[in-house]
Amino acid sequence: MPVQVKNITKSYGSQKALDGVSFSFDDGELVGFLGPNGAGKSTLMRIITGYLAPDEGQVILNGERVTPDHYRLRSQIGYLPEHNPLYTDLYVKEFLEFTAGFYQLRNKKKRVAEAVEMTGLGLEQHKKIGALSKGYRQRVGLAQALIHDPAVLILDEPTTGLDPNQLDEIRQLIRQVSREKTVLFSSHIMQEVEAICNRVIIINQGKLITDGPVADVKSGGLIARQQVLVELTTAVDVAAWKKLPGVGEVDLVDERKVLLTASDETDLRPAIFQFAVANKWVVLTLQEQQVGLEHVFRELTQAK
Ligand SMILES: Nc1ncnc2c1ncn2[C@@H]1O[C@H](COP(=O)(O)OP(=O)(O)OP(=O)(O)O)[C@@H](O)[C@H]1O
Repeated sequence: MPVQVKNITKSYGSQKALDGVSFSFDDGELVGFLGPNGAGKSTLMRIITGYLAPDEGQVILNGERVTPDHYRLRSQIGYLPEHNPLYTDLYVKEFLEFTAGFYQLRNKKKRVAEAVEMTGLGLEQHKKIGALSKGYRQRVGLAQALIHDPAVLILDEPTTGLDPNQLDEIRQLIRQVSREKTVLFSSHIMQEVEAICNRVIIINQGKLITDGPVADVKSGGLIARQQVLVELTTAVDVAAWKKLPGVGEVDLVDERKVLLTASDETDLRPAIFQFAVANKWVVLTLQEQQVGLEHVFRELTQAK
């Protein structure tokens, strides 16, 4: 189901949390919504789901405007909030039945069984939510977001705080769900978005910074800057490398390894090699690095 976010602005008192944010996403898209802490991700997600009204702008879902009291339209959206507020004293199945009742679903039992099946909660459904691990609680959160079979799923930082195994399971679950639904999921961890999504939207300080396929954002003009890993047989002299023309950033990886980022689009490798020879440093490795989304993210969101 297509979703259009049009020129959304929202302030809390004198603080502007969102400033004219616009983008849209279409049927079957799995979009990563990336931004540092406080960028405005949760605020925008609450507005998309209709929990919060914007000061300006509108969200259009399948041609209709989302408002807090448009319940029929809002029931097309499933939402997993950031601090997944589960009732820890309820049993998993009991909680899902309660959620299904909230949506006044006619085929309640069937939907609960399907949500349990879809999120792999079969063995846990008779346990109390309070007794579950964080990964399984997130599954319960996903199950409640899916219970009414919404067309659009909004997941606010669903992978935060999970251990590597749980992380992998939840990622797989999100990918699986996205085959049938439009999914927008937020994170402040770039690797998460890189691992799951094809498209990324980056916001910072309430403003949209970039929007596009992950591969394009990684190789876009702004960040088409080479990174070269240099390994020497002796300790790295950071101050010396900073003086090499064409070098922007110098990051010490360990005592003998340094990561150099070009300040423009030139190929640094010939100059690095000659510089090392001139300084009588023996080069063991000189390797061009794949620029990760993390580097792009830092570049785009750091204070200018
Ligand atoms: N209820 C509120 N009252 C006042 N300020 C708020 C409120 N909710 C959010 N803010 C402020 O609005 C800005 C955006 O917050 P928001 O929670 O939307 O960001 P976020 O990108 O989701 O951050 P995080 O990754 O830390 O969850 C922040 O500066 C935050 O302090």
